[in-house]
Amino acid sequence: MNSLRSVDDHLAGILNTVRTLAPLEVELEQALGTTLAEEVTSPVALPPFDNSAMDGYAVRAEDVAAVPVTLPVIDDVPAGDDRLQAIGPGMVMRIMTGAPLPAGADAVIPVEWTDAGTAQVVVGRSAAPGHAIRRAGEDVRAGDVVLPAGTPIGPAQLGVLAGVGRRRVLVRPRPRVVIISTGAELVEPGMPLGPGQIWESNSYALLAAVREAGGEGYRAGIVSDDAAGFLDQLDAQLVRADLVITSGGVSMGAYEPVKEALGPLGTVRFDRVAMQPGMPQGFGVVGEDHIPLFALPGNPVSSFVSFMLFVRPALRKMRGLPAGPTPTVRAVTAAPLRSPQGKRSFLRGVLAPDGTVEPVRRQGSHQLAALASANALIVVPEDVTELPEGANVEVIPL
Ligand SMILES: Nc1nc2c(c(=O)[nH]1)N[C@H]1C(S)=C(S)[C@@H](COP(=O)(O)OP(=O)(O)OC[C@H]3O[C@@H](n4cnc5c(N)ncnc54)[C@H](O)[C@@H]3O)O[C@H]1N2
Ligand code: MOO
Repeated sequence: MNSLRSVDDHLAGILNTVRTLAPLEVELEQALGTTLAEEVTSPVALPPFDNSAMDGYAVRAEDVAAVPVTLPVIDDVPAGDDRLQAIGPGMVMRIMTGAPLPAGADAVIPVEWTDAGTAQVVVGRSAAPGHAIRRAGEDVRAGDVVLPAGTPIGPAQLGVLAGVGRRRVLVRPRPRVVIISTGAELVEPGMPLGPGQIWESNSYALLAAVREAGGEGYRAGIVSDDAAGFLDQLDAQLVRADLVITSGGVSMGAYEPVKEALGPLGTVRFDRVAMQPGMPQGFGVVGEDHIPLFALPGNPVSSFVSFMLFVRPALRKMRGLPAGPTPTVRAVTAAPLRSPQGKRSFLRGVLAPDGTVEPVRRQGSHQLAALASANALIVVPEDVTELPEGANVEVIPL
């Protein structure tokens, strides 16, 4: 019997091996979920010119100091107006939101404070200088950094990239992750089940987890319990993979295709990790490009928990984000817990808004429905075998 490797050692080995993906220039439409690999500055001030914050009338504040007052409307200034307009004393212009402020004006009177006149307007309320005016450079000055390198690009970041005029941007792309399920008993959902068969679920859960973790996932289908067939499929998939995840075929059975196929390569190491679930783990690199490969255990809860603990941090590193152990929050147990000696347990639990966490009743590594009813993993350290109700624990929110 070989000894157990610690969870921390296994993760450290992974993070030492996995490399951050090389930067790539992409169109803005492709940038969601990527990580910025350059510092983005604005070539111009934003707003680029003084403009109106409201639909109304551009005035000189001193002309509307005493109200009501009737003033001539000398022109309209729509948004996008490219004439360099100006008003003199005692005059106003009708102006729209976003339109350039005419020279000479120093305030905008919202249309609601007037009779909305077009040839002349009755202004019923005064405004201080600067009212309803958005000054040039108020958001960003020319040359300002709007996004530092390393920023994850979400909707707001995409907005500001477009807002400073960018079409293309240098990013760390979303890692492409190929998921291969192994097992002669597995059948595609939607197909009829024969004797001894179950529907294949790991690749669906893993694909979703990959997407949530910022990767692009591809299901490569099911490989039966055949090492040669597995290697063929792996070969065919490597061209489109930055990372490969397999599930199943890594424990002690007579048919363990992943272990059988990858063991002899010498670049993938198989360990028994001191955790529950997820004890049997394989990790290493494959192919000419040294693509990282995770050989996760087949039990559905085990593969899912293994993803959270090991694959997610690896994806963060590949994306150019700070990577380390999966973050936890503190909670208080709402029921007593048990955990095996010498293994770190990740019990499925329900974390409540009041900060308590209750383990779900079924904790087997095959009990997928119980996993689906949980929203957190309760972390029980290696040297703890029992915890009473009311104990402080760390949990990984799911
Ligand atoms: N003698 C021993 N037996 C087992 C040990 C051990 O140490 N000694 N470890 C157990 C633990 S812990 C785990 S976890 C599993 C890991 O086994 P494998 O990774 O080899 O996975 P399989 O045997 O292929 O499958 C295990 C289980 O999960 C089901 N499965 C597999 N793939 C899928 C899938 N894609 N979708 C849904 N369900 C799947 C499969 O039918 C099996 O029931 O080994 C224990 N045994
Ligand atoms: O370690 Mo296995 O992952 O418990 O079922």
